[in-house]
Amino acid sequence: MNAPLLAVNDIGVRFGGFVALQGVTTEFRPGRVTSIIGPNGAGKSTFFNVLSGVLTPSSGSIRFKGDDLKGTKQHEFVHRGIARSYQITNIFPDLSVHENVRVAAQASRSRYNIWTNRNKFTELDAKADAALEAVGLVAKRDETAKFLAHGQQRALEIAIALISNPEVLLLDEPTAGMGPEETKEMVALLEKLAAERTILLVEHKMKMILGLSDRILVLHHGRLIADGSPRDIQTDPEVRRVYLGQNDGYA
Ligand SMILES: Nc1ncnc2c1ncn2[C@@H]1O[C@H](COP(=O)(O)OP(=O)(O)OP(=O)(O)O)[C@@H](O)[C@H]1O
Repeated sequence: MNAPLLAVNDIGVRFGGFVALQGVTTEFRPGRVTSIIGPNGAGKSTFFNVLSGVLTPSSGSIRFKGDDLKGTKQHEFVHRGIARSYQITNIFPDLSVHENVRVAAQASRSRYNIWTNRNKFTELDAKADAALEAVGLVAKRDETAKFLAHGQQRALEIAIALISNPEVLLLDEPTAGMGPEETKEMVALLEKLAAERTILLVEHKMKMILGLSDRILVLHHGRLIADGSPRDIQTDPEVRRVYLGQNDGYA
């Protein structure tokens, strides 16, 4: 069995007196699609924020390849190989598709300055094109980002997250707002990306989750209530109880 890439132990997050996560212990091994599900307000985004360095947990530890990351800034998470996309489309609408990714490539260079020579710019262009290639957007390279279809904008966000060549890619509801056709295309993209990196997803679309995931974690009221294969999760009595009556196609 591979050693864990990312491991959290007894994570707790408080917002004032409110407990958003409590006693969450788990680990993520390389090369799998793991989905995090749970009813609204279960703590999924909070957990994602902890895993990607956006939020320092109130208690517990987080380790990447054995190194303690607690209190580490988010850009250091990216530098080490953990990148994420957000629930809300997060691109520059008036820049071209290529420019959006190129800006990210430029920002990820730790020693970028105005004297950077022409070769370096070519290198950034190539890096941006490789990321667009990975998400199937090369043909749209010169289009203004705001004119892309919604699904293509989400793919562009993933290209931006890929710029740092992350080992762990966290995607917060990558199919939010998509119809069946765009969802199918996103699933195909995620399957392709999963061949080369570890993917963690937060999603609400249950059928998609069950088909795509190797492993599913279930949060409820900030606690991890189940962790297993899609088959395990579907038959877990506690999970069924939590989802009972929810009109999300789970049952
Ligand atoms: N910055 C914050 N300050 C106070 N409470 C917060 C903050 N962020 C999240 N919460 C609360 O923590 C709980 C968990 O929120 P979180 O966004 O992690 O849930 P979620 O499972 O992602 O929900 P959804 O499926 O609706 O996106 C919610 O009750 C939310 O109101």
